[in-house]
Amino acid sequence: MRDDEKRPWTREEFEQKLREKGAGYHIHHPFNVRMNSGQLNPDQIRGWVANRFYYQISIPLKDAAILANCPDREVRRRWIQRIIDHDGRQGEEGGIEAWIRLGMACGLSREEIVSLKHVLPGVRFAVDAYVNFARTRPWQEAVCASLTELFAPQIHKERLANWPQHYPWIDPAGYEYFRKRLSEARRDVEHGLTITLDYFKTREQQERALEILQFKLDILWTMLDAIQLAYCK
Ligand SMILES: O=C(O)c1cc(C(=O)O)c2c(n1)C(=O)C(=O)c1cc(C(=O)O)[nH]c1-2
Repeated sequence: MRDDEKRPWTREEFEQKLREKGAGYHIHHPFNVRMNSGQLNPDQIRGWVANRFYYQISIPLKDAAILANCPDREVRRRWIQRIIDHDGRQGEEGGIEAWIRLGMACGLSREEIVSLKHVLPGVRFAVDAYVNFARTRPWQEAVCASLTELFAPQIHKERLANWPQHYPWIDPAGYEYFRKRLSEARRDVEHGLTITLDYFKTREQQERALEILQFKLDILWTMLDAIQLAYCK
């Protein structure tokens, strides 16, 4: 191998490599493409929302695992906001409640959503793999895995732009979750990106970071594979 092949990427090059991973984001999954172009029926939309709820309730467990593994007080002070964003607190509903309201706006009942009875085995396995990764790997690796959020604002934006016209039967009050995530994801990803660019220094480590991001992309992709198989006959 030539020497320059082993040279660490500069911060800018490394960030660019991470961003290029967006080509494999679930925004390009056939199920998401159908969902976003108005081709799904109400049962299919409800199936997606009910299954994604399992991801929503697992994100704070994942973030709590990062906190539990992180000895850096300054990082914890910022990271803890993610748990509050999803769990909410007195007077602020939080993302999990907003997701339940999205489900209700789509015609699911609260009981049906929180019972997890629609959650498919493939979705459960994929989401659990993310939580287990955060529990067992160094906290900086779990931070790196969260960087799919680099690509999330675009997917939320597309839903806000397209769903009201494609799915007039959904109560628009349900879209608050997507609106909230636009700003939260931008703030989160800035912090996660700084930690990742600081921690993965050698070329080998940087390549490992790309593999971690791919692992997370695969989790999101696999969830939609399972959902598509179950709801698109
Ligand atoms: O709707 C989506 O497509 C989507 C994707 C992702 C993501 O890329 O992981 C997240 C979210 N939404 C999201 O709402 C969210 O709160 C979130 C947290 C995280 C994370 O890894 O910590 N990803 C995502």
